[in-house]
Amino acid sequence: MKSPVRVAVTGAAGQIGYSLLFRIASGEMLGKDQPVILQMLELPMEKAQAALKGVMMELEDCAFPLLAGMVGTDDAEVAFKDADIALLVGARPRGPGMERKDLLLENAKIFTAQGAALNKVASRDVKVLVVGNPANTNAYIAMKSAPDLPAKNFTAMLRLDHNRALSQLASKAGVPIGDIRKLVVWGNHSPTMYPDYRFATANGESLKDKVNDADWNANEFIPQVGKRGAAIIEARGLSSAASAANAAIDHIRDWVLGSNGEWVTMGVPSDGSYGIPEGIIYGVPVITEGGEYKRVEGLEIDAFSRERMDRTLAELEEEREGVAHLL
Ligand SMILES: NC(=O)C1=CN([C@@H]2O[C@H](COP(=O)(O)OP(=O)(O)OC[C@H]3O[C@@H](n4cnc5c(N)ncnc54)[C@H](O)[C@@H]3O)[C@@H](O)[C@H]2O)C=CC1
Ligand SMILES: O=C([O-])CC(=O)C(=O)O
Repeated sequence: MKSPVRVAVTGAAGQIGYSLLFRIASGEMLGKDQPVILQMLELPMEKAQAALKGVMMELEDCAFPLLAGMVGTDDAEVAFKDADIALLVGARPRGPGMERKDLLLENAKIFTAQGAALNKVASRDVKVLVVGNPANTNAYIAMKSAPDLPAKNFTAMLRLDHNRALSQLASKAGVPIGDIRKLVVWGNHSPTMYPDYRFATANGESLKDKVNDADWNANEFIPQVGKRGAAIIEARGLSSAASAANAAIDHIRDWVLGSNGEWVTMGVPSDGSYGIPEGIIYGVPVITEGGEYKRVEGLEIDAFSRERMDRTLAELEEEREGVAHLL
């Protein structure tokens, strides 16, 4: 039997938490042979703590053989103690009519405090995934607030965007989702993101050649993927939760267990490649192996793509400026 992995989840009693924790405990994230200890953080408020208690009761009632322990707390240093993986979900979500920028300052404070707590008590190898919006900038804040941890350990979730793009492209091209390779979503998890299918293939066939529809790309595919979060909020009255939890599982599973040579999108601190200034957390194509991600390098960036990539970068730089006084 493997020794248990400590997985911290913040916002554990929220809607994403409710879709996420049970799947982690059942082995869908780290494997059916990997015991886990769930370390769950919620706000120090009676209602949030009571809801967390209820979630923990339900986890208990599932009798998951892989669930080797549980901690529920309102103290980040307890939740992050020796954490191997930290899923930073807890933040205020967007409501109808709100843009991500509206959340920036409100949620920024959470991530300075949680970055500092990770810095103090988490495993030195902790893999951090920020889900709470604005996810890229929150990941940047957490990374800057944790100077003793390697910057590469901090990532933001663009996997939901990647998965959304996969579905849209499969449907347009008339190919099974599982056959699609080499798709990427560049940049910020916001409507400026750039889903890029120029390199995508299905069974070796170029999907750009197969679809051959620049108008669809510019006026349907890119905006639909970018605004999908808002469309879900409009339809549900609540932001995406099950699909977000699913993407978080995909992101961590691939990071830990490998992507078998396939591209996946992760928001990672830039190394300066592709004209993205170092340190900015930007969605890029990566291949994961042995618990590490490696950027796909040397892709050609044409004029259309450059313009899109610069636009989403400009937004990230603006967000970074907006929180500079907190760091
Ligand atoms: N990156 C992505 O693709 C996506 C990101 N999101 C974001 O994920 C976040 C969570 O969404 P939901 O679960 O739907 O929201 P929710 O409101 O249902 O749950 C959030 C939970 O976090 C808790 N919380 C708030 N501040 C906290 C703190 N400082 N420490 C610990 N817990 C805290 C709240 O009490 C609440 O239970 C939001 O910011 C949302 O915008 C949502 C979907 C996709
Ligand atoms: O749009 C939102 O606020 C929630 C989210 O990040 C998404 O669904 O992509």
